[in-house]
Amino acid sequence: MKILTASQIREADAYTIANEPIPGIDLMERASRACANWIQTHYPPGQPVIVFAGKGNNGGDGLAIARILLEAGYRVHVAIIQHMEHASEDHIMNLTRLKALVNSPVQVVHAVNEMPAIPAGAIIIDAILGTGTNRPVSGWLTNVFHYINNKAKNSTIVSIDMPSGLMADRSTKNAPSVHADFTLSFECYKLAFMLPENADRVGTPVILPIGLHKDYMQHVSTNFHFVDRSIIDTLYLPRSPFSHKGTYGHACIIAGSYGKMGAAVLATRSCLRSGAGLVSAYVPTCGYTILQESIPEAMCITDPAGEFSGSIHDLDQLGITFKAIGIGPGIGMHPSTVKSFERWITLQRQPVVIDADALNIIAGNPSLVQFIPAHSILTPHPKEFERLFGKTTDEFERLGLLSAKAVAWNIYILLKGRFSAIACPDGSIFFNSTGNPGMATGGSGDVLTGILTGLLSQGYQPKAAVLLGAYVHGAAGDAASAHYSQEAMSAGDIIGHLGDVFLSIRESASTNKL
Ligand SMILES: NC(=O)C1=CN([C@@H]2O[C@H](COP(=O)(O)OP(=O)(O)OC[C@H]3O[C@@H](n4cnc5c(N)ncnc54)[C@H](O)[C@@H]3O)[C@@H](O)[C@H]2O)[C@@H](O)CC1
Ligand SMILES: Nc1ncnc2c1ncn2[C@@H]1O[C@H](COP(=O)(O)OP(=O)(O)O)[C@@H](O)[C@H]1O
Ligand SMILES: [K+]
Repeated sequence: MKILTASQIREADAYTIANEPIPGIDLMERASRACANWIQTHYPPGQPVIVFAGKGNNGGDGLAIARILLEAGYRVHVAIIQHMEHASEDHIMNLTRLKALVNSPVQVVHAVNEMPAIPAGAIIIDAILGTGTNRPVSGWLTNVFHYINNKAKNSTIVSIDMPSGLMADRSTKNAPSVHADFTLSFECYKLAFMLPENADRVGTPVILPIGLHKDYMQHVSTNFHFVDRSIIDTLYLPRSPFSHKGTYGHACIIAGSYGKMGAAVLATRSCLRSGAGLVSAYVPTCGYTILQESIPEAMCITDPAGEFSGSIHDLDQLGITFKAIGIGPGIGMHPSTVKSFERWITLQRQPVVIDADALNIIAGNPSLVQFIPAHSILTPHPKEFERLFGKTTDEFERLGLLSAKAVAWNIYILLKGRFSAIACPDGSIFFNSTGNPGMATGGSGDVLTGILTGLLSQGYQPKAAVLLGAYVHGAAGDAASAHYSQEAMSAGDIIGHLGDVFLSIRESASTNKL
């Protein structure tokens, strides 16, 4: 699914109005009915509803929602927030329609002391500002937001399209906004929803299709995408009936050190469970028994260094052709490991997966960057990202930096998080849609390294591997949390549920082909 900017959404509205064709007021009615339906599905008519409406089209939505809910038997109070002098045409039209209803109470609020009381258990509809927000909110509107956020303790805030005050494409980190429980947004996710800095403002985003014109949506060009199932199903490569283990490549996981052999076990096991033909774990000698006993399906190559890996650079001397290599989980920062990695990276000619301590080694010696093979995949978490690329003032700036580095180095960078951001060498960024807070537990990232290496090994191109790998990793985490709970699940449980996810992708990919 494409993620559009506020101005592209305005264009999409205008294109739909002109080419469907449909009058703007009817498109607004469609959007408002979608919101009202959602509210009616989730909350019974007994609950009081308070609608805060601005003077633009977002407010127009609010007024239409108020009318639809009133007609459906809800008790609705409407407060129009006088944040500007002139109302939009469709706002005025909807105000007229609302006032035509018997007993429809409409209050105009000019100052915060005129705000209506919010009864406990109310459904608060926030339709003050939407995608038309073009500057950070200041002045008395700040107090209005403060009032709503404070009074809403025992109530539910449902924001329409955007939490009021939030801008779709720019940071509003330091500006006031409504803090929604749910944001009912039209047609597509907004960039602001993807960023952790807005997590407690957006609440749970719900995307409601409102039938914006297909031609516009298909042809509009954007650098931002939300990875949903429709993208994933096109990436999946079914295995050929005549294939053999040689078809799916020999993968190598370079991981582990004394006290961190779990990282090697998790990455190796997830690599095996992601379809590699053969998997070798390259570990220090202290990990030999652990590896062989815990994963009999994997081969084990030991580095003579003992508790750490000091001879990684000699890997090529073994005479094995690895189709894919994943390096980093738990390798530690022992000076001889650092030295050995620094030599190893200069010898690589095909894309590799680089994670964890391997990223920290690069951060400590930025001149290594030039040796990272084109189209390699780097998987930093936010701290590792900061060590590699430095601090940024907000997360929009961080996204810009992420994309610039992926382009400059001709690599894929997966910045981990709720919606992991995958920056591609062509400047595009894909946000992964799967995963849950149960995955915020040690070892989850090691599992991802194994999955990515396994996919590369069996012939997925790096872009397909990173998009599919991130999706599968999160979806297996979701399946694990459904089974064990977010609290009780561990990283190993993600691996345990990879099978369910591959089965389901395989099924929907083959159904789509019928
Ligand atoms: N036909 C359409 O264009 C549709 C529009 N829709 C709704 O229309 C919304 C966009 O409407 P508008 O473009 O009228 O914009 P908004 O309703 O978001 O904002 C209205 C006006 O508020 C003012 N404003 C901006 N930032 C402000 C600030 N910080 N403090 C105070 N005032 C500020 C601006 O003059 C802006 O035009 C969408 O979010 C969506 O809810 C939907 O009904 C779908 C159809
Ligand atoms: N709240 C969350 N929602 C979705 N995914 C998450 C969440 N927290 C963590 N994850 C995922 O779990 C993984 C954690 O990786 P990382 O921080 O490297 O863990 P570790 O170093 O312990 O292996 C990442 O892929 C991340 O996207
Ligand atoms: K809003």
